[in-house]
Amino acid sequence: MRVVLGADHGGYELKEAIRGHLESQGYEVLDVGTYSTDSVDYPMYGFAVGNAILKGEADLGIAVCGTGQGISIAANKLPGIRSAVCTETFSARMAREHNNANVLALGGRVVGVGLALDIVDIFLKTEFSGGRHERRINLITDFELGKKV
Ligand SMILES: O=C(CO)[C@H](O)[C@H](O)COP(=O)(O)O
Repeated sequence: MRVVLGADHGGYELKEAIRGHLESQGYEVLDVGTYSTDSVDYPMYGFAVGNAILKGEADLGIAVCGTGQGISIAANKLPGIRSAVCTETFSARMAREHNNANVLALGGRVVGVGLALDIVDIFLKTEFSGGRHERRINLITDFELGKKV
């Protein structure tokens, strides 16, 4: 599986920990920055994570800022991106099973590294369950495509 990672300065250290964790498990990782703790603007990294998925360069994405909120809001502006902020593992599992989320957003100032890596593992290993959830995701997709819902 190919995973795109992006973060602002508030998420940089957690992104680095996630990158090492994923590479040690054999994931193909695309790191779209940022590459230091210098202050940057989180929307650019949310867009970069989402665009990598939309361009087919990655299967799933992980976006990290201080809280996970801003970078997730930015990623969700891209039609086809479903980003979910998770602070515990149950939501990460449901974000994949029910919402077919393709971006996991994390807060580097919210969750510790150990919990964050558990959230990441569950998010990446859980499949979308389809069925009734497919119909609901299709309503979101139709809305994005400008169809009357
Ligand atoms: O969490 C974030 C957005 O949701 C950002 O990481 C946070 O707002 C950056 O703040 P600062 O410029 O004070 O480091």
